[in-house]
Amino acid sequence: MLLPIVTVTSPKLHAPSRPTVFWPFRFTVGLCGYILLQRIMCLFYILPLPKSLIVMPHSPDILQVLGICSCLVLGFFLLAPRRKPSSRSFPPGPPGKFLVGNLQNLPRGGSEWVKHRDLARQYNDPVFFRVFGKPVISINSAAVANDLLEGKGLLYSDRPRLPSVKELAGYGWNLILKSYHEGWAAHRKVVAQRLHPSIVHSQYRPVMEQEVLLFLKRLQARPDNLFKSIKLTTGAIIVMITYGHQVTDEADPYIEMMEQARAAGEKTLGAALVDIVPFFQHIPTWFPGAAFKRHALSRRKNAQELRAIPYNNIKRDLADGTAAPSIVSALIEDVFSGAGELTELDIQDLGGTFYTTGADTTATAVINFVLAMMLYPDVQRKAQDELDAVVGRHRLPGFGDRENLSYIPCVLKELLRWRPVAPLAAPHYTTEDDEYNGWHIPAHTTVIPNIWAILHDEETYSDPESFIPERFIGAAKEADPAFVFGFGRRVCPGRFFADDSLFLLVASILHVFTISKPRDEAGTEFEPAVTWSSGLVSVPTLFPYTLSARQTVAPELGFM
Ligand code: HEM
Repeated sequence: MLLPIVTVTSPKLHAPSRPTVFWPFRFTVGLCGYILLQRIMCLFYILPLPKSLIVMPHSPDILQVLGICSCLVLGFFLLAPRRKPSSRSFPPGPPGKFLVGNLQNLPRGGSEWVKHRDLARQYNDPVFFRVFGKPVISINSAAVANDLLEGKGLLYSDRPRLPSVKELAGYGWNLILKSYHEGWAAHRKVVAQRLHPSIVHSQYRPVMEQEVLLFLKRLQARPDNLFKSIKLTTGAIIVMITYGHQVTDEADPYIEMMEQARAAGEKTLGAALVDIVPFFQHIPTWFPGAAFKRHALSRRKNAQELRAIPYNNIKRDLADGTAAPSIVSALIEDVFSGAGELTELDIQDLGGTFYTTGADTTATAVINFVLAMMLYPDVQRKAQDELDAVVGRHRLPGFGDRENLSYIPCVLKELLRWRPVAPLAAPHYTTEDDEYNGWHIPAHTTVIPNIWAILHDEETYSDPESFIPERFIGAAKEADPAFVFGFGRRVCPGRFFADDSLFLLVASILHVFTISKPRDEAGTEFEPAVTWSSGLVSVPTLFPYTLSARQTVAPELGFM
């Protein structure tokens, strides 16, 4: 029998410092108060008995109107969340409008990370917004991120409710979206264990090596299919380690389901109006302006299938004795042997988490790498020279070479800094009131960490828009871009895995191919215009490129 999930959490994390009462409920209590009052007054013949409980009286009665209004207002304010009286003010931010607050000021519509940074320059860091009464802050500097997201990680590491992707689209099972009270700690523990560096090195590196070899072969045959090959490779690696399923081509159903899940996260998390005012999720789908709800609901089938189908396949293969080793098969076996504390549903959720968070991020980083090499040919040449010197021309680079390379690791750091894959991370959420630098930050504040702004701060990184791996070498070297993987208790558990697969892909591409700018019909090189999408993972628009095998490439490399 599968055991129920055990959630390891601190009571401090769960208990909000002040009760929050849903506003329609507060109005309803006010209304009930009025009806009660009216009934009591009727007993004393003060007011005539109305025809129905809440219908206004037939003749305008100023007492009735005043009574109902004051009871509604009383109900609303008496049950409003009470905050610790604070002599201090909120952090600075743009002035809000009546009722909607800063709805118009909250960056939207592309390059939100630049707009947040500009607001921080104008006001200060953090920037405070209030949208329909809900507090939101953005953090745009390493200093504030260190103080709040790292230093007070316990308080700043929950997730907001995010009804657009969780309640409506049905992805609430994904670890990256889970709130503390949704079993986050137990799932996080399993994910961190399965992505521990020792497991990555011993169990997943062979899978990476095998898939990268297939990638090079595919690229040799179809150099025009670079981007699809990259996505296929990162997808195949994660599918193999999660489910033990060998992906062979782009039409593989596992890859198709993954692609649909990616599309669900293509809007900036927390920016949808329904994420700020969750009540909007209840509007009927036929209502004008409910397109967001219809769109989100259309994703539910995929959210359900991408956990259930691979899971059921593995259960079937385990029963037949044909299951390949994988994270999910190991978790199922643990449970059946009585060693695990997870339910079948937990295992489905965990499989879906690896599957959806592991591939897209790494693929996007490799596509950004292609662009960087095209725009900075000197960097590419220097990296290739280093590989030639350390690896030689008669074999492919491997993990064993890494300790002898000094420039390539800097190329990887600069790649993640230059175009952070998740520029606004995933939104964090405060569990308690906090005071910072004399400002009051309320409990239940949505926190937007601006990774891009931190990694493009001129005070830390000289000429931040340029791709300069040398900034990480020598006596005056600049800070490592560690925040690219997020903050505090939510820091990316897949960072060791990502680091390894990125290294192997980047080193292999550099060793075998040269990337250069595309040519127009007249044969002249040109620089393609590229923009990056919003969303949890910021993906570049696909761009033309030239990919040529290095003239010195040796046939002994083994994939020709
Ligand atoms: C270049 C590659 C990657 C980058 C830049 C990246 C970045 C991030 C960021 C910024 C977050 C949010 C952290 C926060 O909220 O503070 C995150 C969360 C997460 N990442 Fe990654 N990631 C990468 C690859 C991976 C891989 C390969 C996996 C799995 C195999 C993975 C699994 C996760 C999971 C499960 C979470 C949610 C953690 C939680 O909410 O507790 N990531 N990642």
